[in-house]
Amino acid sequence: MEACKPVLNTGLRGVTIASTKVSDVDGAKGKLIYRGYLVKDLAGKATFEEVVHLLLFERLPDQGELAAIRRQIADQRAIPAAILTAMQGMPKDALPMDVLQATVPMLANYDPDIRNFDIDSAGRMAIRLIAKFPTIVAAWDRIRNGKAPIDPDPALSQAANLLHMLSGEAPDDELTGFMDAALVLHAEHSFNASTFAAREVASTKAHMYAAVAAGVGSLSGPLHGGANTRVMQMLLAIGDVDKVDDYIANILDTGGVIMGLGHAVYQVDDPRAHILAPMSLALGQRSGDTRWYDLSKALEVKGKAAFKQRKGKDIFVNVDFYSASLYYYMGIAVDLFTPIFAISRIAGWCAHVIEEQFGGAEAKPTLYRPESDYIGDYCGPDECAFVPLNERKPE
Ligand SMILES: CC(=O)SCCNC(=O)CCNC(=O)[C@H](O)C(C)(C)COP(=O)(O)OP(=O)(O)OC[C@H]1O[C@@H](n2cnc3c(N)ncnc32)[C@H](O)[C@@H]1OP(=O)(O)O
Ligand SMILES: O=C([O-])CC(=O)C(=O)O
Repeated sequence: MEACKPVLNTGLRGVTIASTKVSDVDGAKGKLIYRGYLVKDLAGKATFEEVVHLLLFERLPDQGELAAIRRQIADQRAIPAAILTAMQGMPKDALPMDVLQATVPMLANYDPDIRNFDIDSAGRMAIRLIAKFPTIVAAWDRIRNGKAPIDPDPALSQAANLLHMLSGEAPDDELTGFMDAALVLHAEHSFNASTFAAREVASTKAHMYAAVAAGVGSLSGPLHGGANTRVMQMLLAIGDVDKVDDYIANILDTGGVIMGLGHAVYQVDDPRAHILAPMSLALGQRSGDTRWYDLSKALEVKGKAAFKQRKGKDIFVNVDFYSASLYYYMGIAVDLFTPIFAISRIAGWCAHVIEEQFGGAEAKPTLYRPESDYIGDYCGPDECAFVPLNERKPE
């Protein structure tokens, strides 16, 4: 082994690896921009379908274009009966993100554009995936609970239809508006882990579904999109504002992390958290029980203070912190929070796959291929001499 070789552990932090026109995250100022627009100006004002158009087709739609994309999405929501049958055969305790990921290559088998490699085909594949993700997630929730899946309703928006397929009830305007804003807020976030995973796969010229399946897998992790489910599990485990101090002390004493705090890019609060928090409070007030919002707020304030005291630096809330109680107040199962993130982020993944494969940003070498630094063994100054199996001695 080489003596005293420094171990590289950059994790690509602060390394700019490609140009993009899809979005910008200003970590110092706490700004998130989708194709030139601040996300705080989009959430609650533009619908998720408008944002899908913005991300995929590079501008906000006019009324005719919006009607067209809404119709295209609504027309593509149904999933093949064979996929529903396959889902019915899955273990009822399967993780919903695994079920979602497993259906992505199955859907590829039914996509008439799957063998085409051009920007128009990619756009159509994107619309089909965006349309079908809510149907899969809602169908799985119904199937695992022994209920029949609810057919998508083409008259409803993406947000309203999702809530309808989950609960079987028509959501009111407030619930639909909050879900719509949450979908807008989660749709895109530059080169986050799951988008990078999708772009890395796309850079090999693999198809849209292969790239998206990688994105789903990456998003499922507790340090990424999987954090929203863990935030709610944490709130449920704490249960009471009086227990917040003990919880924080125990987590920090044992080297754990407070889910929903911290971010690889933001050095201030995540701007999305400031839009999600009031929605959580409003639904708490509407339900007559603000406990989950109050608990979140106490955990945020006390968690930030305890972190500062121990580490001598600040920590901030991220998008997963208040989306948890918001979705809980909507009556959504805790382990569906991350699939709901995916139902939104699919828009960003697809926009990045299209950019990666068909340009729109500055040219870069085709596929991603970073270097690694070998710090494993050699046998003395040279490579190890191969020993045949029958001559190897037990260690
Ligand atoms: C959609 C999204 O993906 S948003 C992120 C969702 N993930 C979470 O909420 C999980 C909790 N948060 C975390 O694990 C981290 O903050 C991450 C992974 C998101 C970002 O981490 P990093 O940028 O790598 O932070 P970094 O490793 O530099 O952390 C610095 C220090 O703060 C600590 N720290 C970071 N986040 C937290 C946290 N939430 N709670 C307690 N300590 C934390 C680290 O343990 C580290 O301590 P050390 O210096 O003593 O080793
Ligand atoms: O950008 C990141 O690292 C994680 C994040 O907030 C997101 O994907 O929305």
